[in-house]
Order: sequence, then structure tokens, then C-alpha cells
Amino acid sequence: MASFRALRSQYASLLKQFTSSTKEFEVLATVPKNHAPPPKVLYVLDSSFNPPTRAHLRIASSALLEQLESGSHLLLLLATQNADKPSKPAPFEDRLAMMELFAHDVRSHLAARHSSLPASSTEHIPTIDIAVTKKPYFIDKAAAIEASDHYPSPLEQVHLIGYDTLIRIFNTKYYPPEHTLRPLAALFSQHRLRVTLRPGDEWGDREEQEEFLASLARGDRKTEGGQKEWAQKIQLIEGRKPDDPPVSSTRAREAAQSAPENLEWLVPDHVRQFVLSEKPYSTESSGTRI
Ligand SMILES: Nc1ncnc2c1ncn2[C@@H]1O[C@H](COP(=O)(O)OP(=O)(O)OP(=O)(O)O)[C@@H](O)[C@H]1O
Ligand SMILES: NC(=O)c1ccc[n+]([C@@H]2O[C@H](COP(=O)(O)O)[C@@H](O)[C@H]2O)c1
Repeated sequence: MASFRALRSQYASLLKQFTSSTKEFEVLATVPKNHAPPPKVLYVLDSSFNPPTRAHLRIASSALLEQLESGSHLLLLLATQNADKPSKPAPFEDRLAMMELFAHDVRSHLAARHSSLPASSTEHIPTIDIAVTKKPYFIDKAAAIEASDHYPSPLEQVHLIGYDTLIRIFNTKYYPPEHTLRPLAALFSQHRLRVTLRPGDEWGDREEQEEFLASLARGDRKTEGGQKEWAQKIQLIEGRKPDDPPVSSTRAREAAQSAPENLEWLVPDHVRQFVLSEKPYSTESSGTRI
């Protein structure tokens, strides 16, 4: 693995090229680098990766462990423009460096979970792409991935998201000028959502979150242009146990500043080493902001 500094400068230059290009989506790196068989399904984890956390690790690895087969493939996707949030530290090149380190964390986690399998099955440990997009909305991200010549076509995408993102995908405010759910038809015609429940004060308890999908399945969103059949393309997954503390990137950024010992349970190992050594969340750190 390259040094942290080398990783960061490599991504800073790739990002500069992407930003000044007309491309909407680009794969910047692949872990491991050697040639992989074409994917049969593409798992996509879109995130701000600010920083990648153990929740992201669980979301990605639980999906991949469900179907570990040759050709399973994960795409870590960073949007340079967010639907709601303004840009804030860490700089994008730091996040991309952390995404690559996170890719190693995911592969080590999967390898450890599968250590009981014969050695040949390490070929089933997925290849992980690190990519950027200029598109903030899922319908456009999915279309940009489809349009890229990086993957075979057609290819089913499974977007790995949390419940808070599901409700925002189903919020008509994001779909001007008509403000209906109709634009989502293109997404659900080919792709799926795998949604991790995120119980908490902000988004309601588990029952409320399950009811959101049940209501779509009953046809309650029809007047807004939502089709009940889409519910079959959405899989809900158990999130953290009630006694586990909630994990988020916000908590990890706070820990980096005031309680670094908490990084142990908030972020995976390679990411933690980067955060402790490079201090991307220290108030004195500087870097390219986009
Ligand atoms: N603890 C979690 N449980 C369920 N889903 C999660 C969790 N953490 C992140 N996700 C999901 O992972 C995706 C990317 O997350 P994101 O980068 O926004 O992390 P975050 O922890 O919510 O960030 P921040 O704290 O900076 O707002 C989103 O779809 C989000 O819903
Ligand atoms: N309707 C949509 O497709 C929609 C709505 C809100 C957020 N998003 C995206 O979801 C991802 C996660 O968002 P947050 O980092 O704000 O949790 C981001 O890439 C953001 O741009 C998409």
C-alpha cells in the first residue's frame, strides 16, 4: 500500500483531471489492481466517506457476504456534490485516500469471515472500485454508472443505503419541475435498493421504518407517481442492535477532535490509522476544498 501522503497526492491529481473534464462518473482506482472478472451484480455504496465508518463496513460486508461468488463487485462512490450538505473538511483527496484504505478494511473483514473456506475461495473476495461522480441524486448516479464504459451492460446495480437516505430518495422535493416520484421508474426498472434500518430519534423506531415500505407496497404513494411494485425492489436489513451505540461519520469526526480513543469502535483499522496520522479533522489542517 502506498504511503498516506503518496495516496493523497495521487488522488488530488486524479480528482483535478476529473473535475475539469466533462465526465459525470469515473472509476479512479481498483483494489486489488489485477484484472477481475466482469461483475454479475454491482453493489454500490454511495457516501460522503467523511470518514468511512464501521457502519459503512457493516452495510457493505453484510451485502457482499450474502452472495460471495466469483465476480462480486463493490463500487465505493463519492459525489463531489451533495444533495443537501455544503462541502466541509476533510478535503476530497483525503476522503478518496480513506476510501482506498476502507476498501482494504472491507476485503480483510470478508477474508476473516471466510477463513473457514478453502484457500481457492479468496478469489471470491470482491474487487472494489473507487469512483467519483458529479451527480448528487441516485437516479442520475445510476444512469451515469450505466452510461460509463467501465462495466458491461446491462448490469444490475444494488445501491446500499441507510433508511435516512431511503426517505430522501422518496421525497418529491428533489424532482423538479413536476415534483413527483415518476423519475424513480428508471431506477427501479433495472436496479435495487438494499436499505439498512437506522432506528433513532430522528428517523423513528424499527416499526415506523418498516411501515414506510409497507405503505409503498399498499399503493399509498400512487397519487405522487410512486408504484407499489417498486417495494419488491427494496430490501430492508436489520441495523445496529438496540444496545449498540449509534455510529456515524459525524461522531467519528467529533471523536477525531476530542476523544480519539473512540475511533477504535467508530471507524475500521486502516481508516483509523489515517485519521490519527494525517489529522484531516484537526482545525489546523488545510487542503483542497471543492
Ligand atoms: N449507522 C448507520 N446505519 C444505517 N445506515 C447508515 C449508517 N451510517 C451511514 N449509513 C448510510 O450510509 C450511506 C452513506 O452515509 P453518510 O456518508 O451520509 O454517513 P453518515 O454517517 O450519515 O454521515 P454524517 O454523519 O456526516 O451525516 C447513507 O445511505 C446512510 O444512510
Ligand atoms: N433524492 C436523492 O437521490 C437524494 C436525496 C438526498 C441525498 N442524496 C444523496 O445521498 C447521499 C448521502 O447523503 P448524506 O451524505 O446527506 O447523508 C449523498 O450522495 C446525497 O447527495 C440523494
